[in-house]
Amino acid sequence: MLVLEGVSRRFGAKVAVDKVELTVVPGSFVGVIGRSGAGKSTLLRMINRLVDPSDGRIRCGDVDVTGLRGRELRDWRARCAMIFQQFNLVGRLDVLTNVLMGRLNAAPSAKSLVRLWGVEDKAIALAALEQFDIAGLAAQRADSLSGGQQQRVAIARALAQSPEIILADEPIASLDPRNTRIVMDALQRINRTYGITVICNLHSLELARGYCDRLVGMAAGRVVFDGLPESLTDDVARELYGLEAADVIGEGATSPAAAGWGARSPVAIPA
Ligand SMILES: Nc1ncnc2c1ncn2[C@@H]1O[C@H](COP(=O)(O)OP(=O)(O)OP(=O)(O)O)[C@@H](O)[C@H]1O
Repeated sequence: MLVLEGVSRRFGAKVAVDKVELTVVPGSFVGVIGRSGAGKSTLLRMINRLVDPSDGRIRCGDVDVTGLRGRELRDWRARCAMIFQQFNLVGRLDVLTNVLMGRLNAAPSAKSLVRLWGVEDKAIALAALEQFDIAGLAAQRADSLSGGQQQRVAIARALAQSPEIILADEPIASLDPRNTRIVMDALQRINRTYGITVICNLHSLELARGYCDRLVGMAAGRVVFDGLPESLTDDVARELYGLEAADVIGEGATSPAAAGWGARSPVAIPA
């Protein structure tokens, strides 16, 4: 269980995240939503400790994530893989090597430095690529791929890491609608097949409602909604997004409930 207790982050006078309390059940698919600047990225980055909290505590099981240093911090980062909007692949390296980067923490450092990857590591990396129908691209340079393909490589790299949690920070923000579906389907498959917890920042409410089993709405650094997708009414969304509401509600879009997506496991809604 991942637990955030009174977690805040300030940048100078700016409070980006303000006393967030959050408990994430293993295996859930949590969508973090809210308008631009609400604090979503900062929240995810604190979980992975790319950003340190100014106050509060992050725990996972009996590990105090907030206090980790050195090797223990690297181990934690291996347990919670991060996926970024801009993919963060090494463009001049081939796809397979990029995915093998996900195995760095598992490989002895001398071997990984000279890229003497073991047969088992390669098998894991190839299997991860196969999961997303891109094993045929293994030998291509990462920067020769389309955005959708690159994001699938990034997800394969995360999967090769054998994480417990995947933190996806606006993973589809730079993708077209077709690739958006492919990437969201990939995250959903990982979640359902391996029980890996996914915490995903999303701008589109339609996607958040469609794919997530719990939504956490942020405004001005605070959690202002926490519950099942179906309990986030358009009225609540309008409050959450203000002037951006019309852009994110996705009027006319297929109802996720009608399409049979989302809402797999009930999540307690804190008061
Ligand atoms: N490194 C930083 N230095 C100063 N201010 C920052 C920094 N990172 C974030 N902020 C500020 O903190 C607030 C929250 O930013 P954050 O990126 O977490 O929001 P967000 O909800 O992810 O927004 P977006 O959807 O636009 O990415 C914003 O006002 C932002 O300008």
